[in-house]
Amino acid sequence: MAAAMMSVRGLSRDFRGFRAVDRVDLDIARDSVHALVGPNGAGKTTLFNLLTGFLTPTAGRVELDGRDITGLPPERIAGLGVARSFQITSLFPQLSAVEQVELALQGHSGRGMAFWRSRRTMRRYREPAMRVLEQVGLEDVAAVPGQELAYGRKRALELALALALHPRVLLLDEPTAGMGLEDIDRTVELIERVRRDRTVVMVEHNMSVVGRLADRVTVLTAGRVLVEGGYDEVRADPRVIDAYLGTGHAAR
Ligand SMILES: Nc1ncnc2c1ncn2[C@@H]1O[C@H](COP(=O)(O)OP(=O)(O)OP(=O)(O)O)[C@@H](O)[C@H]1O
Repeated sequence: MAAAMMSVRGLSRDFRGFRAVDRVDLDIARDSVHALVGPNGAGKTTLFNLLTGFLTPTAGRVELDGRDITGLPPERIAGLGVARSFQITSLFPQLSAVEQVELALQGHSGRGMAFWRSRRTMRRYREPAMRVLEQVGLEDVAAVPGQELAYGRKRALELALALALHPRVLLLDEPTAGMGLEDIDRTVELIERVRRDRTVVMVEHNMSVVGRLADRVTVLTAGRVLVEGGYDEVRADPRVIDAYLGTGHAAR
């Protein structure tokens, strides 16, 4: 396998004696879409938080492009090119879509989120912000306040805010959660578009979305890697079927 963009060895995280992530080994290939799936409570979100520095591991190691990033704070990991989409449009609901992207760009430029910057300074970010909005198909609603956008478009704006950081690795937490079929299709197309020259890691419950997008799928159960492989291979694996049905045969 080509050198991994992110790799994880023996990664564990305990919460007061409860092991939520248990000695996980994982290689995320460069420029791939890698899906993390598994039943509720499997440890997917905890693993995401470990990859992005929002949690520190109890044991193990995380590497980004060969560099040890274990224990670095989230802003340092973000600065190294790992961006995560958050539901953050609600932070500044009254700001327009383009203003929100301008703020994200400004934050990334090292000037901090200085809201008092003059309009002239902010104008410098207008064009690049519009280009980011075009990437996610929101250019027609650039002037609309975030709070007035429809649900699917709010989620697209969240993606735009992550893309403004020009990440090498984009982490998406349930990108199609709560969406109807039309928005799901639009989101899948969007991820297809933004994945070019970029590594994408996503937690996703919708298996048809995983099948359409993922090059590689890791199935977690009870904090451990149960199976890893291509989508068809993983889907047909009896251990995965057992894990989802909860029959417990996988353990035997
Ligand atoms: N801060 C915490 N303190 C205590 N236990 C936690 C904490 N965060 C997660 N856990 C536990 O760790 C386990 C894994 O949780 P996690 O949220 O990572 O699972 P998940 O696979 O993302 O689940 P879901 O699909 O429901 O989001 C769960 O049993 C959860 O209760």
